[in-house]
Formats: sequence, C-alpha cells, structure tokens
Amino acid sequence: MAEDDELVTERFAAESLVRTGADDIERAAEAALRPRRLEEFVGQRVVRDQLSLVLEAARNRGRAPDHVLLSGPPGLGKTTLAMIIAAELGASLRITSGPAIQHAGDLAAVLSSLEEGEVLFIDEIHRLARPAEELLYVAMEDFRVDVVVGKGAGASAIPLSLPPFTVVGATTRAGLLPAPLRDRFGFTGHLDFYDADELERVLLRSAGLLGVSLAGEAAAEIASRSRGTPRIANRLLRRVRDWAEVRGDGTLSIEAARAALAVFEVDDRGLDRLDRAVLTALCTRFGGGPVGLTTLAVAVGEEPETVETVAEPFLFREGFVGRTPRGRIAMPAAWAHLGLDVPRDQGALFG
Ligand SMILES: Nc1ncnc2c1ncn2[C@@H]1O[C@H](COP(=O)(O)OP(=O)(O)OP(=O)(O)O)[C@@H](O)[C@H]1O
Repeated sequence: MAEDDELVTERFAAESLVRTGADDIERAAEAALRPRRLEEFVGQRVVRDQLSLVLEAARNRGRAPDHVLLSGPPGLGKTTLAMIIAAELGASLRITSGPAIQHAGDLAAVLSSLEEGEVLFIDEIHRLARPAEELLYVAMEDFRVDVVVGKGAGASAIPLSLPPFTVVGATTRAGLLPAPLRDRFGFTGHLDFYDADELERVLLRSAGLLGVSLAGEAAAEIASRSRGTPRIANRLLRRVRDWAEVRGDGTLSIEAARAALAVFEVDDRGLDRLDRAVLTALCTRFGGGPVGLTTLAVAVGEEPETVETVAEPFLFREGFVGRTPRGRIAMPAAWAHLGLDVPRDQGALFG
C-alpha cells in the first residue's frame, strides 16, 4: 500500500471511531467525497494560499508547523482541511472533539500518546471544558503536560515533555475561545460561504467520484440551493441521484434536480425545514421580533446552538434575519419569502 493510502486509511479509521450515531451512513458517504490534497480543495483561495505557504515552510524546515485554527459555519470544509494538513505533511492524524473530552485527564492521555509530528484535530474546540483548555494551551506552548499523581493534599504534578506536534482546532464560534487559547494558534483561517460557481465545481467533482453524469444545468440548480455549503451540495446531489435512480431514468438532469429538491423540501432559495421554521416562528409567532435566541429556539424545537450555528449564519447573510440589541428581527425578505406583508409597526425596525 502506498504511504498516502495508508495515511488515508488510518485517518478514515480514526474518523469512524469517533463518529457514531444515526447519521453514520451520511458521514461515510461524505468521507468518500472529501478532497485529499490542497490542490483538490475547491474555493477558499485566501485560506488555501496561506495554508499552502505555512505547510511548505514547515516541510522545508523539517519541523511541525504552527498550530492552526479553522473557523466558520458547519460544512464548509474544516475537517477536510485538517485531514489535508496531515496528508500534506505526510503525518498521521488524531481526531477528537471538545465535547468528547470530559476531563482534563482525557486530554492528557491523548496528548501524552502523540508521536513526533502528528496532527491532533480538535473539532468544536470552543466546547472544551475549562481545565482541559488550560492543559491544552500549556501543551501547545511548551510541549509539556503536567500529569497529576495522587489525590487531595498529597497530589503532585509530574511534568511530562511532549514531542513537537500540531494542533488543528476547528470552531463554528471563534468568539467563544478564550484569548489565551486563541493566541496559541500561529495561523487562523476563516472559511466563508462558497459562491455558486465554486459549489458547481464541488458538485461536478463529486459526481465524477460517484460515477454519475451530472448535467451542467442540474449542477447550477443544486449549487444555487445549497446555502453556500459544500456539505449541503453533496447531500443534495445524493438525493437527486436517489430520485433519478428510483423515479427517473437514472440521469441527473435539471428536471430530476428540481423534482428531487421539491420532494426533500428545499425551496428555491435553498432554505430547508429548519430555516423556514425559524422564519415562520419569527414572523408569525413573534410578529417579526425582536426575539431572543433561546425563545426562538424553543419555538422551533431545537437547541439554541443549532439555530445559531446552523440556520442563522445563512439567514443573516441572505438578509432574511437581522440582529438588534434586543434580539432577532425578521427582515423584509423574510416576510416576502413566506408570502406575507410586512406589518406596519415593523418598518421602523429596519432602519
Ligand atoms: N473546498 C471543498 N472542496 C470540495 N469538497 C468540499 C470542500 N469543503 C468541504 N467539502 C465537502 O463537504 C463535506 C463537509 O466538509 P467538512 O466535514 O470538512 O466540513 P466541516 O466544516 O468540518 O463541518 P463541521 O464543522 O460540521 O464538522 C465533505 O464531505 C467534503 O467532501
């Protein structure tokens, strides 16, 4: 097996270990479509160029690169980039996440088992518990972890030095990272939503990997309804393929794309059930707002974090929802999208 293939196998094995649950099949389908090298990674030109420089410099020096923080909404490629970083360095990747680390001791165990040059990917790093965070930034700065032996008054800390390694942290909420942790990252890349052309390229690449032929018009249609997000684009592509195979003639035509997207309730602006639930609650239940995040989340039956990180970034960006000091408000585009008139008393809020 070529070295690259070994690394990839190792990474996917690691990934399948940390991710369990009902969406395993979707995760596996997603993993198969991941770009494996920086040159295959579509869009995000600025971050890609910067990373390419950081990685090449590290390779030339024969040293582990600075720690990397990747921020941005879900599904834009943070995990993919972490895997690419390891592949580009010829290093193996260890994967964990903030919520998976319950105690500082769990993190100490991961850190003390790292080998020289390894890349440690910590997804949702903003959700690390405070003691784990403190342990992490000492490890990132001094390549040292203090192992506590014993309990209570007799406890003592034995410093254990670690080989050089690189942390790649991913977060949908960079603002929640405490400054001491944020400062330990030598490079921060912010991923932004993709434009329609970039998503078309993602889709055509994925169709090639899936061995299906995707009509150009169908790619454009799916891209325009993918909320600027490659994960959504790939997911919709798989649903269009399902439709084409079961109800159509197997070709991923524009007609198949439109029919499948109607079945899966993705509207012409790419809004899905959760997005529409948020807009409907905001406009009809709360009269257009302002309303606080928690109240809004309860109204749509979701966690505040899901509404905030999954639905809102796109709704803000597309001008459906606005933010005021007193809470979220429905913008004129939200009322129009739901086919409703803006109530007269709401007009003053938009200024
Ligand atoms: N730039 C890209 N080019 C091609 N495919 C991409 C790109 N970015 C992401 N993808 C695809 O989108 C899917 C989701 O990407 P990924 O899991 O890396 O997102 P993420 O930002 O880590 O999301 P989350 O924060 O939810 O874990 C992957 O299957 C990957 O194939």
